[in-house]
Amino acid sequence: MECNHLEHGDLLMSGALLDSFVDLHRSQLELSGVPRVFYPILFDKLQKQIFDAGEYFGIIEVENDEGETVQRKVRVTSECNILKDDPSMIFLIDHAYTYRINTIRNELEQLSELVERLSRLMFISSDEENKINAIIEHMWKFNHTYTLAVDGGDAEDREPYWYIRDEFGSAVEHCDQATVRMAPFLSMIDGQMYTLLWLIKDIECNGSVSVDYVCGAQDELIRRAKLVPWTADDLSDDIDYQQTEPNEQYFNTGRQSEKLPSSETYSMVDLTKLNRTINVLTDVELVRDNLADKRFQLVEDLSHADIIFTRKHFKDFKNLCENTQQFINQYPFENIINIKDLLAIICRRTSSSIDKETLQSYPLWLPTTFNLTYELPKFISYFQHREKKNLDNHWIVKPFNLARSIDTHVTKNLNSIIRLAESGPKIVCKYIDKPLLFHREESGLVKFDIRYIVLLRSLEPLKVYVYEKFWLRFANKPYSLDNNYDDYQVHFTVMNYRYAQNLKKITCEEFVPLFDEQQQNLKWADVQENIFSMIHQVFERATMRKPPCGMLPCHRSRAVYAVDLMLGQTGQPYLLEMNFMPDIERACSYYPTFMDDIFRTLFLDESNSNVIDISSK
Ligand SMILES: Nc1ncnc2c1ncn2[C@@H]1O[C@H](COP(=O)(O)OP(=O)(O)OP(=O)(O)O)[C@@H](O)[C@H]1O
Repeated sequence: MECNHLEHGDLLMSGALLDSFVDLHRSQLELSGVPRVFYPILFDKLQKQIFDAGEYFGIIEVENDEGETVQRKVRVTSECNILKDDPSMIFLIDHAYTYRINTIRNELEQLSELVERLSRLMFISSDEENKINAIIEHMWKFNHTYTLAVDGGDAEDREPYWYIRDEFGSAVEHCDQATVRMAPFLSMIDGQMYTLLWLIKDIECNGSVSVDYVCGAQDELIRRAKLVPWTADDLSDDIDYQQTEPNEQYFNTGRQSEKLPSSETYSMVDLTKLNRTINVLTDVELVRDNLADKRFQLVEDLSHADIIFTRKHFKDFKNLCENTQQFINQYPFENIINIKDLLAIICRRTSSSIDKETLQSYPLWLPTTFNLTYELPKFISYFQHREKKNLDNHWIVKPFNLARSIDTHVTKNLNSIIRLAESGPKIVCKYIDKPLLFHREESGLVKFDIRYIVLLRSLEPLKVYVYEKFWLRFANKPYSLDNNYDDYQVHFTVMNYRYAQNLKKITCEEFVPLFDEQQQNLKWADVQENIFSMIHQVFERATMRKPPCGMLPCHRSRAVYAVDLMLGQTGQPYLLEMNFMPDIERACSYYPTFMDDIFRTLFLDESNSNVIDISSK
């Protein structure tokens, strides 16, 4: 029998229309690797909304002994072989559901028909008590992700979308030697997302339609790790979870390198000996408005500046040190403390191994952290070892360098951790499952985090100070691990962007007596000592290796960082992150001398009662 696959391809469309379709979608088509031969039919099918996969393929259902469907597969049902060179062998697949991780529960609670559909699609048995929980657990075997590139707009717009293909698309099984490829596609014709499926091999009648679920992963071990959501493979015997420090190249990846002075012989400058007012050039409004000490004055011209205090990342330390007498509010290679994955690496220096018996990692103050791009097999092995020892396995998955808790998720589902890495580079940190809680009058015992402003005057010798006043951020709802992990107001303490109406504001002066009263076995003064010792250790470790693996002790650098931390039930501090150019608006409004205190400490080396020297902690 002769098969005519070109029946949609009357191809009478004007070449010009096709050209503009291809122009509009070129980057998507090329990035997904859709062969050109399919472009005309794809255009035709999108325009006419032709969903004709059913003419060539059929779904077969696999049942268990109880007659329940436990798997679906797709087979070729047309009477003749279908050929990869046939230009019509590209198909549109609809999406059953598109969502963001943090809104899925609320949405499903409103959409009972969708819950039923997804339950059938994911083989969730009819007697499963809470179908929404089951969907949220099982969806990691079915969902896929994309992020829309947005210019401007809110940072929250960068939160990725996840979607579940329709019954047909979801039934295509995995195979290392796949016969088709699939990719998401945003059609500009109607603004809709589709999945495209196209042949990469000829398939005979009854042949299997299969796709590589981890397409793009070449390395055998990485493939094995990424396939765990579907294979439930145990890596714990084969993969050593001990972490080793990556090489220099890792530290250089994805960063613009700074230009450094060629030797340390550039001139030292002492601003206290200038015998004139010190000129400050700044693009930071708060510095302009709050620097009141008359020994400093603002200037607009770079050539007149003694101090450059800028929000922008500064790169040319060579010129600064060799050709000027100026200071800058940044250190070369400070990205190693400001980017979350690098911070974890440098903090592990001197205490790199995980105890085999207890699985405790060191230093104690760093939540165990793995990079999900480079250390996925190690992480899976570690997770599985913890599981076997019945140790707590709650984790928090975070993007390396987005703030405001965007695309950050708390989970104990290994599959979700593995798959979350697909929506952008991420680390996974051990979730502090037993945090110290604060009694918030109107809500009960809530989680909180603490922010200290750290002033780094010099790395060699280490001269580091902490602003005596610190800042607190509280969760809105009482803490519980039985709660849904997607309840932001329970597990997160960053409330000034979302749910801000409940924001708890309390100064450190009010907090300390309340802390001592609430924590019978702890004293704030002792806890604070441990925090200072932790901060001190971070800087020690940050200079143990030379750039690009360490910060450079530049004499013309001074810096202000914000250290975010939490406390465990025992009072143990845990480092969360260190920010460059932190938001100091609250500091300036609560403490009018804040900006002067900072400038005096950093640039005049004056001791100051609002600033604590932790150089020798
Ligand atoms: N290991 C952890 N255990 C428990 N909770 C955590 C952990 N890490 C982060 N969190 C919670 O998530 C919040 C955000 O984490 P983190 O500060 O690392 O991310 P961010 O998005 O960079 O936030 P920020 O707005 O502070 O820049 C913390 O304030 C804390 O409430």
